[in-house]
Amino acid sequence: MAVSTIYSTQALNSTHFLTSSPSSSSKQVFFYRRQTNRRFNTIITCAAQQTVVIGLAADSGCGKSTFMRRLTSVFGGAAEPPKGGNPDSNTLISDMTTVICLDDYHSLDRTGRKEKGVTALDPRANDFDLMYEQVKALKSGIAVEKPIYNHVTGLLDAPELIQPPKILVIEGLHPMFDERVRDLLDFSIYLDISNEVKFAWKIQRDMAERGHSLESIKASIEARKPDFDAFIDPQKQYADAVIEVLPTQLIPDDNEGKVLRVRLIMKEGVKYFSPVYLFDEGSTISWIPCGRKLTCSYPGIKFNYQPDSYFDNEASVVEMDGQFDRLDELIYVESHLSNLSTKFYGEVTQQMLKHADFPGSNNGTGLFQTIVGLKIRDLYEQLIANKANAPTEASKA
Ligand SMILES: Nc1ncnc2c1ncn2[C@@H]1O[C@H](COP(=O)(O)OP(=O)(O)OP(=O)(O)O)[C@@H](O)[C@H]1O
Ligand SMILES: O=C(CO)[C@H](O)[C@H](O)COP(=O)(O)O
Repeated sequence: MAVSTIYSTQALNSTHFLTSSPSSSSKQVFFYRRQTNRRFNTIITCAAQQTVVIGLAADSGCGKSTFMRRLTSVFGGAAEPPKGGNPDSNTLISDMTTVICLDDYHSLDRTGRKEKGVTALDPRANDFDLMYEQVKALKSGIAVEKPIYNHVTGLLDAPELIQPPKILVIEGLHPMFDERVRDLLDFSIYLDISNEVKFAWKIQRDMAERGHSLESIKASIEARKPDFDAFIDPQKQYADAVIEVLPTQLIPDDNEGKVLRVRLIMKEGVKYFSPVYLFDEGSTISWIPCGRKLTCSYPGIKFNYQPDSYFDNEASVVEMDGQFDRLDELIYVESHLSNLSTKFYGEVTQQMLKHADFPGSNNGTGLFQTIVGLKIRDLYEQLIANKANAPTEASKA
């Protein structure tokens, strides 16, 4: 192909350059990796639309996929991998949402990481320039050919075409790591799972479902920890909402990790997002709902709500410790929470009942993931309405 104009944009740097083909009527644009000169992805201009971009950060095995299933369900329709594409694609597409996994921006495959002695959490194993270019393109209504990291083979597969959706969710290890990508996010969430709980979940999944030994699970957690602390955990300071998962305080010295204390930390002052509250906005409330209207077996359920600060930002925190015995009774709790952005009375309970088999449905992880899903729907609707009402350049003149 004859390479024509080399565009110089601020976004382009030494690792990539962008060209366009003059012969092409469809205005195709290509990204190349400078080191290899390999055409990496094609961008095709298409109908202008604004995509709302949501970032979800967490370590591996911390409930991102479960959260995504709850979120896409709030928007209706099931999320499926791209039809007829790579069976090992990490992408999930529904009518309204496309979820892309940022593992697809690993620049080093499994062997490459081993040779260089870096983990997948290390920024050197990831291509943030390409991540930025592609999220920016999708946000402005341009389709991209995104690489695929194959978790089965550990190799980088041929790219897949991603059309700009109404809502793009970028989930993975680093959605808020790179300032340029962070600035593209309309809303960001961090799943902050404490080490004790992460360990319990890993054992449950990797031992029971994947046949790994206890020693190998411990070793893998230890090996990732320095890079997790250096590159993943600090991203929580940028999140608009954090779901923090801790061991219960209702059972003294609990080390089973089955009963959880979950905190929903919501930053104040985020555009189109007003935090949920319990009883009375801005007060400090401690509430034990167990009794005539909510069945609770040992160790019971306790809610807390209070204004707080989080990394120098004002925040509101709703906390739930314990677990529900009967999900249908959740309506009692729902009726005491305000600013839920539901479309009808009982919508939170309905969503929770619909996915009663998902991990965390009987505790604060499921409840708060569902609530954040509803808040994202509300944020999307406000953003779109605001855009529709905004005066056009012509009408302003
Ligand atoms: N809320 C929860 N309560 C209990 N266990 C959970 C919860 N969320 C996740 N888990 C456990 O953690 C495992 C991983 O969950 P999930 O697949 O949603 O995480 P992930 O972050 O997408 O993982 P990965 O990045 O490794 O694919 C589940 O199989 C389950 O065992
Ligand atoms: O932290 C991770 C994100 O999910 C994975 O460990 C990383 O993507 C590497 O994957 P694999 O272990 O399949 O090579």
